[in-house]
Amino acid sequence: MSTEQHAEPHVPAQRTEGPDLSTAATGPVAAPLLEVEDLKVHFPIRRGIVVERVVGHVQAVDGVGLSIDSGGTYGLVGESGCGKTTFGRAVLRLEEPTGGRVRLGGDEVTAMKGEKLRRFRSKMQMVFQDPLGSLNPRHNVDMLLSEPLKVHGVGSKAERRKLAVETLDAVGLPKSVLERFPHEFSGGQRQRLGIARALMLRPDLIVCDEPVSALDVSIQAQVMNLLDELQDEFGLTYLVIAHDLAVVRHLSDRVGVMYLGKLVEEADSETIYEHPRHPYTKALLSAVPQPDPEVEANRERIILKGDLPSPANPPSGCRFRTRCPWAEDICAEVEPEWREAASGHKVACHFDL
Ligand SMILES: Nc1ncnc2c1ncn2[C@@H]1O[C@H](COP(=O)(O)OP(=O)(O)OP(=O)(O)O)[C@@H](O)[C@H]1O
Repeated sequence: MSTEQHAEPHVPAQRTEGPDLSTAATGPVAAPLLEVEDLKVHFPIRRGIVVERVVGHVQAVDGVGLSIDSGGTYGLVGESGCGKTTFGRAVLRLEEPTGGRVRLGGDEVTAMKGEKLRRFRSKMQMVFQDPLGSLNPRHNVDMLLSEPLKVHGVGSKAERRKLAVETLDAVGLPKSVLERFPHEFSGGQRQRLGIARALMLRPDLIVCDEPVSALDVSIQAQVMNLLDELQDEFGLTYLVIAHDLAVVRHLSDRVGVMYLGKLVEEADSETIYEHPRHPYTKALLSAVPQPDPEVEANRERIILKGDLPSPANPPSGCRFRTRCPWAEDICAEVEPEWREAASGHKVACHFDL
C-alpha cells in the first residue's frame, strides 16, 4: 500500500439529493464564512450526593469573538486547558454554548434546532488528533467513510462507495484500503482517513483539532501540505486548533492566542510571530527553539510563573496577570479592553509592550 504519498485528487461527484456535494475549487473570497460573537461555554460544577447542587461554573470559553474569511485558515493557539477544544466544539454545536452567536455563511447556527440543525451539520465537520480512535474498530474504511453520508441520507450504496473512492484519492490513499480496518494503518494514514471522513459531506468549514500533534515530524509536514492542497481543491475554510505554534504558523493566515477562556491577541500570522504584543504570546514564542544556532544561542526566554489558574475561579482584572512579568496594580483591578493596537492587530493588555 502507498504510505504517505499523495495522489492527484479528483473533482467531487455531482449529487442529486441531500447536501450539495459539488463544491468546486473557488479559491479564497474575502467575505467571512464563519462569524463568532461573544461565545461563552460555562460548564456547571455540581456537588452533593443525594441532591446535586450547582456550586460554580468552569468558564471554559468566556466571550470569544472572531471571524474567518471564506477559504481562509484561522489558527487558535494556547496551552492545554485554555479552552480551544471547547471553543471549536461549540462553534459546531457539539457543545451547547452558554451565550453568544455563531453564524456560518450568514445562517445563525446557534439559533438552529432539530432537523434544521441536523441537516446543517453537514456543512461543518471536525478532524481530531486521532480521528479513528473513537470509531468502531470493527468497521472497515468503506463503512467508516460512508457512515456520515448514510446519517444524512445521501446517495445510494454505490454512489457512496464511488464518493469514498474519490475522496480517498484526494487524500492520497488507494481504493484498496476500503476493505481494511483502522488498526491496519500508520498514524499518517489514519489521519488521512480522518480527513477523508470529514470531507465526505463536502463541508464548508472544518475544525482541525490538533490535526498533526500525534504524528512524527516528517509525517506532520505531509499532512499539513495535504490540508493546504485540499483547501484549494474543495474550497475549504479551516479553524486549526493547536498548542504547537509552528503548526499554526504553517497553516494559518490569521492567528488568535487564547488564555483561560479568552482571546488575548489576534493578528495576521506573520505579524503575530514577528511582532507579538501580548506578554502571553511573547512567552509562548520565546519557548520555541530556533533553527538558526546563532539566534538560538541568543534566545531570551520569558519564564511564566506558576500554572494555569482554574477557569472555575479566574483571576480578577486581566486573567493573565498572576503569571505576567509586567503586571501592575491596574491589571488586578480592570479587565483590559480588547483593542486594535495596530491595523488588524488586536490585543487585550493595558500596556504597549
Ligand atoms: N465537559 C466538561 N465539563 C467540565 N469542564 C470541562 C468540560 N470540558 C472541558 N472542561 C474544562 O474546560 C477547560 C478548557 O478545556 P479545553 O479542553 O477546551 O481546553 P484546551 O485548550 O482544548 O486543552 P487541551 O488541548 O488539553 O484539550 C478545562 O479546564 C477543562 O477541564
